[in-house]
Amino acid sequence: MDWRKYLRSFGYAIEGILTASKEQNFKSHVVSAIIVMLAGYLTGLSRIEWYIVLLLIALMFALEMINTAIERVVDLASPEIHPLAKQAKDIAAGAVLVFALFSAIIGLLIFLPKWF
Ligand SMILES: Nc1ncnc2c1ncn2[C@@H]1O[C@H](COP(=O)(O)OP(=O)(O)OP(=O)(O)O)[C@@H](O)[C@H]1O
Repeated sequence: MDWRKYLRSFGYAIEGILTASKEQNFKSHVVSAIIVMLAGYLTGLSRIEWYIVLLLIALMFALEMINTAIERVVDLASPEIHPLAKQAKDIAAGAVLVFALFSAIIGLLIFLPKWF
């Protein structure tokens, strides 16, 4: 096993996270994640509820980063206006929206019964 190669790949992945973290959407997700975790702490979630909340937060960040990567590739491949470039970016953004909506629903199903 080539540990130096793995370490280098790990460094590139960290670089990718740092690059994505400069995006406005990423920053909004950081703020949302902090608010949700604070609410979870104050509400007193069960162990399994924490697993679900943390999984949703991690998936949201991962999906947002994949969306950013797709935007970059589209900009590289098609800097000019093209209907397929539009579709690719809109579909990627739609994927994030679908996940965000379902995460919000799951979040409400976890939190609302504890509040009311
Ligand atoms: N090359 C293109 N051809 C056609 N439509 C495009 C193209 N680039 C962007 N668009 C349209 O403009 C929208 C916004 O694109 P943009 O690249 O600004 O994405 P964004 O979501 O604002 O991301 P960010 O501002 O984080 O880069 C896209 O969803 C798409 O509908």
